[in-house]
Formats: sequence, structure tokens, C-alpha cells
Amino acid sequence: QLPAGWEKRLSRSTGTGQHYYLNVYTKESQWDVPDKPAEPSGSSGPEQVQCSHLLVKHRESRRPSSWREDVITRTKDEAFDLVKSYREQIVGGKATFSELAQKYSDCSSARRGGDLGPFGRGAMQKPFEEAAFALKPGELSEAVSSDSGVHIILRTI
Ligand SMILES: N=C(N)NCCC[C@H](NC(=O)[C@@H]1CCC/C1=C\[C@H](COP(=O)(O)O)NC(=O)[C@@H](N)Cc1ccccc1)C(N)=O
Repeated sequence: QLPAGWEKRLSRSTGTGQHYYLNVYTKESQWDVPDKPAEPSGSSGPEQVQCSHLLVKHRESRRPSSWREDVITRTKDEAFDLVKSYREQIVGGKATFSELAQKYSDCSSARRGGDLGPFGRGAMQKPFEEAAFALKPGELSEAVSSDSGVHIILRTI
């Protein structure tokens, strides 16, 4: 008899008829026979987060163009330096995240102060997702590099 919240499943991948155990709440699976009731919230943290971001693109960005500049030629290093200076202004209270995102973000979300709305895992590029889901609400990330460019991420919810 399994503890509450677990289902015993037959593994198709191993083919040796091995059983694994599925947490019916989080859909996370494990090989070991569970010895206590399944936790409703998995170890992968929140289901969804809401974030704003400020994106500085560079010449190696997957799409080196934005509403701000038709052809973006700054180098990746210059993008990192810009993002760090924006982060310092925000942390130092010289400007708000929203003001700087509206002025400087190379993402169309700039017009909404960088707000991306709520998203779950799987929506954003991996480096962006990992950084976003590691933040607590209200926390500001360090510079994060994705194929789009260099971001700072503010988790709002
Ligand atoms: N809400 C979603 N699910 N929208 C799809 C996100 C696709 C996702 N995007 C990213 O991972 C990066 C990080 C955040 C923004 C972003 C990239 C680009 C800018 O970079 P570029 O694509 O020119 O390289 N901005 C966007 O996508 C915008 N539509 C985001 C947005 C704008 C306004 C309102 C809501 C969302 C991806 N898997 O590529």
C-alpha cells in the first residue's frame, strides 16, 4: 500500500518492467518506493513567476535589432557593462527598474516597464528561466546572458 499522493507506474524507457513512482500533484517521478505522503509542491519551486526584464542586445544576439535600434552593433562586453551600470543605478536608488526598462530595454516589453506577465517553466530560454525561478519576489537578478542578449530580471510575483 503506497503512501497518499503516489501512483505506481511501469517504466517504458527501461523496458525491464521496472516500476517508478509518480507524485500525482507535481507530476515529478522517482525510482525509490515512497515512504511518506507526496508533497503537493515539488522541489522545482513555484509553478509560475511574474517578472520584468531589461534586455540589452549585442552584435551576437539572435536578433540584433529592436524598437530602439534597427541594427545593434555593440559588443557583448559593452552590453554587460551597460546592464551592470543599470543594475547599479537601480540598487543605488538613482532610477527605478521600470524607468530604465522603458528607456533602454531592447525587448518589446519595454513599453510595459519590462513586464513579461506570468510564465511557467518551458516558456523562456533556459538561462533566463533558471535565473527567474531562483529569484524571490522583489529580488533583482545579476546580469543573465541568453541568445537574445544580456538581461537583468526583476521577479515581481
Ligand atoms: N511570454 C512569453 N512566453 N513570450 C514568448 C517568450 C519567448 C521566449 N523569450 C525569451 O526567452 C526571452 C526572455 C524574455 C523575453 C525574451 C526574448 C524576446 C526579445 O528577444 P528576441 O526574441 O528579439 O531575441 N522578447 C520576447 O520574447 C517578447 N515577446 C516577450 C514579451 C514582450 C511583451 C509582452 C510579453 C512578452 C523564448 N523562448 O525565446
